[in-house]
Amino acid sequence: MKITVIGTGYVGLVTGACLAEYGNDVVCLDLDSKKIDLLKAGGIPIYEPGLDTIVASNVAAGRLRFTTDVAESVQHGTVQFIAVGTPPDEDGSADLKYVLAAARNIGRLMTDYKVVVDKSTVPVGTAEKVKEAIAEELAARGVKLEFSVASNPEFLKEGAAVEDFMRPDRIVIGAEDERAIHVMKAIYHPFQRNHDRTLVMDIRSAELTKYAANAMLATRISFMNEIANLAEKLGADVEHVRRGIGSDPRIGYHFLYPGCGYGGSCFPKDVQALQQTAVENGMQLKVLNAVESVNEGQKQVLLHKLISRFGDDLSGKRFAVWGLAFKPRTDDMREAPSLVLIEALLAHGASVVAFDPVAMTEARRHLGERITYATDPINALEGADALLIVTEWKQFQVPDFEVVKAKLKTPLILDGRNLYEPAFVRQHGLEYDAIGRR
Ligand SMILES: NC(=O)C1=CN([C@@H]2O[C@H](COP(=O)(O)OP(=O)(O)OC[C@H]3O[C@@H](n4cnc5c(N)ncnc54)[C@H](O)[C@@H]3O)[C@@H](O)[C@H]2O)C=CC1
Ligand SMILES: O=C(O)[C@H]1O[C@H](OP(=O)(O)OP(=O)(O)OC[C@H]2O[C@@H](n3ccc(=O)[nH]c3=O)[C@H](O)[C@@H]2O)[C@H](O)[C@@H](O)[C@@H]1O
Repeated sequence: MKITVIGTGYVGLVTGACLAEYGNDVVCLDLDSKKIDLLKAGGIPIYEPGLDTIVASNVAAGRLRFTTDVAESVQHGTVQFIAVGTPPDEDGSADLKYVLAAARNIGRLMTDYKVVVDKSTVPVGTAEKVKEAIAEELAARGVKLEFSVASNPEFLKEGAAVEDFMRPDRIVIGAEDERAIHVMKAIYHPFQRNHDRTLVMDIRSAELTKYAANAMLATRISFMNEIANLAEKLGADVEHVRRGIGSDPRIGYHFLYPGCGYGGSCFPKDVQALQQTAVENGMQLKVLNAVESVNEGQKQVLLHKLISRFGDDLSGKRFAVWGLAFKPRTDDMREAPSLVLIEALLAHGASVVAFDPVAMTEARRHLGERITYATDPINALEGADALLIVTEWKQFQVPDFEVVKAKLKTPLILDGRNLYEPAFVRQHGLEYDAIGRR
């Protein structure tokens, strides 16, 4: 099938490459010419495991192309996936300017039937706005052409994006006409040979499903963070509690890890956007208000631990930070808890030496040279007053604690991701404090 994907970010590039992998003829459009130049030259603008290989092989096979030419991209695909950003507006609602600009381009330049698919995370009612935008452009041209609009929210996780796209738990299709449903089912058929995982529903329900899924996951995390903080006060160990409740299949083990707050380009913005949708409809989502405020507090947990250990004035202190990205296996720094922690440390007069296996270039865009970037995790520890762990990269999971102790000035580890067994770390003569652990 001829497919156009609009936007070559985390979602668009993965979508384009994975659809090409199953034999579709895919053109990816982006207005950012630097990104497209890099892609054309064989580079990948983001770090995402497995993406380089799948992009390269499909480009080589002639099934995947990149362009900045809007006319070419509109012409190409019978199906036009919109996968552009939907960043938060000032009031927290999703800013639809990129989605609607993409829709207008389609209306302005299409010459035959199109299925226009919203893959971006968009508030309920957006498909109607997309439809209007295209219809207006067609009317302005004085042409009558048929088109369908469908919602197909994406549930992939960064760091596992290719895997998630290739083996989806479910494929949500919001569509209200048979032609669009037929096309969407045909596209996703190869991704679910063993079980039909397609959920066809009305468009508004599909749009809401995406926000409800992210809000539910964020709720589990904030809930566990509060339980962890309580466990700490009570002398209980949240790791036992996590296993104790996760073993109930009604609860399950996923997304029950307490930490130093959730980040990323989606949970923070999507929780806020859903709250704003509720407000616009005369409601308050009280649970989500709490989810957000718990998360804001949680990003300060490591700082509070440091202050209770060293006092409010951290000037002259130097702290090592392991992990900058908002989660492992990505270089994405959007809403990373590390940024909140590091800004606070700097504001309290401390200096910071950080290490991240892939996110240091991205981190520099946010923090510049206000911190030092170490060449490896052990170097970061030299003369530091504590090691702070913010992202659970695999390579941090079994350090040589004797070396860690020898390098640190103060033998203290504050672990924002609960990586270690406390007794084991303490055996090495290190002080160890984590989130809700004994
Ligand atoms: N990042 C993630 O893990 C996930 C993101 N989403 C949602 O998918 C959407 C995209 O997210 P990301 O891929 O992270 O965004 P991104 O910010 O990485 O990429 C968006 C791309 O769209 C391009 N763009 C903007 N307007 C355009 C236009 N009119 N024509 C062509 N290109 C245009 C930008 O230059 C940029 O390269 C958002 O709504 C997000 O909430 C959904 C699931 C997962
Ligand atoms: O809409 C989106 O963009 C995506 O948002 C999340 O994916 P992502 O943000 O890539 O990463 P997650 O693995 O969900 O982690 C988000 C944050 O929660 C934190 N987290 C996650 C799980 C957990 O148990 N505890 C916890 O603190 C992570 O450290 C990270 O900061 C969802 O998991 C995806 O299903 C969704 O498609």
